[in-house]
Amino acid sequence: MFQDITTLLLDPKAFKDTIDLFVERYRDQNISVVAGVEARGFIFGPPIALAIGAKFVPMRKPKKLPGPVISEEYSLEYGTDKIEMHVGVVQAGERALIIDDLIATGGTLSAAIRLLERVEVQVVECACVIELPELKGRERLGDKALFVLVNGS
Ligand SMILES: O=P(O)(O)OC[C@H]1O[C@H](OP(=O)(O)OP(=O)(O)O)[C@H](O)[C@@H]1O
Ligand SMILES: Nc1ncnc2[nH]cnc12
Repeated sequence: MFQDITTLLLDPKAFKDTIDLFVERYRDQNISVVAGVEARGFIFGPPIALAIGAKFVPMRKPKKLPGPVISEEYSLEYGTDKIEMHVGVVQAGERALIIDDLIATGGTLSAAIRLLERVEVQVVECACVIELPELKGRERLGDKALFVLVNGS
């Protein structure tokens, strides 16, 4: 079944409660970067970043960002895709949270981890609203922890 977070956004209390759960978890962890994965990581990431006093860094699909980028490829069920991040927006040694709406196979989040680690940013954790555990996506995240709110099985 396709898991859709847009209904959550129609309920301001549920949406706020969702953001607050992430904010409570990450507010005192010295995180200076919230990296959001296009497209739906752009919905959850900015309010979390503002609340914890971190910058928001978009991780975009290819050829969307205007400046110089670094990119990482990841595998899909059929073929591959890429995500990109602007060069110079994060510094070595910064601590980052990666946020997306959903983890399925884990390919997208694993590419996001690689992008940040290539520039020596420490990925504290990945966070999603929904996990599809039967796809075992968290096994592709190596030693990185994954925090999720909902089992989407
Ligand atoms: O764990 P994975 O198997 O990598 O899948 C998860 C990703 O797939 C969906 O995005 P999608 O690729 O459909 O892109 P979109 O949000 O731009 O439509 C979802 O929002 C995650 O970003
Ligand atoms: N929103 C979604 N629901 C179910 N499977 C997915 N795989 C990637 N995105 C998905």
